[in-house]
Amino acid sequence: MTKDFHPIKEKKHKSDKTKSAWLTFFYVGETSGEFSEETRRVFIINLFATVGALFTFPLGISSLYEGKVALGLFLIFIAFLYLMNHVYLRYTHNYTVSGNLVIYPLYILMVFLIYTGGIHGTGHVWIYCVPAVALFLHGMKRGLIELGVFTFILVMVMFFMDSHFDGAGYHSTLKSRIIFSFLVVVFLSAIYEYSMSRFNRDLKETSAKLELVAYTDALTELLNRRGMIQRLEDTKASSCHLLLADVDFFKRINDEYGHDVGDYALSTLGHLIQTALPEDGLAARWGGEEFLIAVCDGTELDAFALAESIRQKVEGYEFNHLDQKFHMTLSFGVSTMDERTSLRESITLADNRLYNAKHSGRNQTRRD
Ligand SMILES: Nc1nc2c(ncn2[C@@H]2O[C@H](COP(=O)(O)OP(=O)(O)OP(=O)(O)O)[C@@H](O)[C@H]2O)c(=O)[nH]1
Repeated sequence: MTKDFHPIKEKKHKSDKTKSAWLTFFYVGETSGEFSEETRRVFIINLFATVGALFTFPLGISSLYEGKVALGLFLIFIAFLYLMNHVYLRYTHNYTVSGNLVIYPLYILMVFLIYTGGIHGTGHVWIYCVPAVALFLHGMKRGLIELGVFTFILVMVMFFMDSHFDGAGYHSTLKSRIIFSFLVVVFLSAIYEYSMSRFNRDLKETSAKLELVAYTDALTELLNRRGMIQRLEDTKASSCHLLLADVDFFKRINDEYGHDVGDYALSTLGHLIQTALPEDGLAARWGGEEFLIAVCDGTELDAFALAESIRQKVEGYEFNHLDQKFHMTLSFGVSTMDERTSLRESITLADNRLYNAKHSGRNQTRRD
């Protein structure tokens, strides 16, 4: 049988591959995982450095042709520095140092261009790229302080030093217009940076809330099944004991007292379980009236003892809601997840043992 061939799928797969190759370059290897703050910073700093290198290198060569040796060598040096920055980021992911390696050479280059005029007195046209880079790399407070110092240096160089402006035949108003227009760009970039950082903060808060909702059971406030699976999959412990508990004859509670009392019983049960756990224990509502408890490391005997203590605690507890008083019992199946038994296998084992507990008369813990 021949393999199916879908030209559209094939094309999409190809474009995904190309996309991931160039993204890998800019993410400096960080293609997997989520789009974290670190990844975003590494990505953008790398883009800044790449754009910087792509502009400074040809401009450096052209400056050498124009006979501006110092400027040409300076630009080529910065292109080389930005290229090295990519290598540095790739191996360290230290975006703080890397960001400094982008912005400080940029400040120096701009002062140099303002002082010398660059090619044919056009050096000042480049200063407008500084505010966005400074504010992104160093944030509002530090970015604005640096830009204030930078503006002060520009004023000193333009108005109080023997810069190229004086001999270039420009109109006298040009210098003040450059400073004013630069301040306008600083102001606009600051507004943009402020709105972006607020947006990012709100987004982080919302996603933290959504994550909490996605991994929590609303009735008992314990983890839900998805939350428990994620925590167990992420655990660094070499072994975890799973205690699967099921309420005995819970249907009778609903039938006798009503669904609201049944809900109260489940949420109280969640609280009883949670307060009986050791510090690093986890509890989840696994299904309707089923709870899964996980305790990592420790011995199987400790896990069995914990199941028994919870079972006895629930057995001795008097549930009391809307003038209805009643007792409930739990049956437990206990298993261990370790390097020999996967999470899925150990849940099946705990489930089988819970089944054995139910069929041996309920209100008991089984580990076989
Ligand atoms: N009030 C309430 N009842 C629930 C909830 N989720 C599941 N149930 C009830 O839990 C009961 C489970 O019944 P069964 O699976 O027959 O088990 P059981 O009566 O506990 O009997 P055994 O497990 O065999 O001891 C059903 O009546 C479900 O409606 C819930 O969120 N609230």
